[in-house]
Amino acid sequence: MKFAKMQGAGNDYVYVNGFKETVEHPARLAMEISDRHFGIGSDGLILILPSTVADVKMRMFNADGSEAEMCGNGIRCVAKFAYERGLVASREIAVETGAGILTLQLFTDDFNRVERVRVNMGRPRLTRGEIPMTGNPDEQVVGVELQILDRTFHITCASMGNPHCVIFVDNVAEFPVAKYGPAIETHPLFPNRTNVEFVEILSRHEVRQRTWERGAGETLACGTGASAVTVAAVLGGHTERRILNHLGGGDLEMEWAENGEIYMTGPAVQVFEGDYDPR
Ligand SMILES: N[C@H](CCC[C@H](N)C(=O)O)C(=O)O
Repeated sequence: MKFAKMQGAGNDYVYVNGFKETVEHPARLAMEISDRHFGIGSDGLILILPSTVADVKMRMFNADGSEAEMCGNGIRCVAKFAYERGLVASREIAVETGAGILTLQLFTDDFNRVERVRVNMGRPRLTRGEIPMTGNPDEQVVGVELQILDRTFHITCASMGNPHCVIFVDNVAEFPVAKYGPAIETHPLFPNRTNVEFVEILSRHEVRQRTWERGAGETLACGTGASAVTVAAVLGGHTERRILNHLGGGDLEMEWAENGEIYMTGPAVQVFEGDYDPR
């Protein structure tokens, strides 16, 4: 099976061209190839597939084999993959995802290679866990107090098609993400589990984020997470609507525009291509 290894701000996935390859058991393959010793090594698997409603369709599987509705760093690399392999011809494309059809703008270098991508991530779904609040998209998110292990956390839940809960902390570099992340990921409030973002406010225009991802553990970056962080930071009065988010593997430019849509701009990099023999 041919694959491309790509990363967006250090969030790395194995990408397979579903126009040419058939993957019978993607969940099992995701677990196999994500292993950083016995496999290729990645945060998961992303399939680029034909679509009847958009230019291409994306399916994303975490390292534990669970399928997610959307992947922000992944969709930027899907755009690069599709453009550079001629699956799409335009620098403005639409991608079918589990979170809906999203539109992307591709920015290329002098050799027509995609370097950065701007994604309209859509509108946040403001919820408490998986329980939609009133369904009123303009409803202010009231943070939820959760007792986790030995601490009480004030969390803000904002879904981007996939579930996120955002927690503001004083010193994110020192925060014990591996202790509290899994306990929140599997909290009963989240029947489908959740991604967890720990965020330090650096100024009204900058934040620093670490992420415990559902199905993958701590990753170097999370694009849907950065979108949820932008919503929580604005609603909490911590930042302006345009912020620079510093993540472990790189920076993402975020904006929760006045029209309610969230825009994320960031890098898309191909690391290598290869052949893999599924077990
Ligand atoms: N672990 C996530 C999917 C990957 C999201 C992340 N890598 C991103 O860039 O948005 C979930 O289960 O919802």
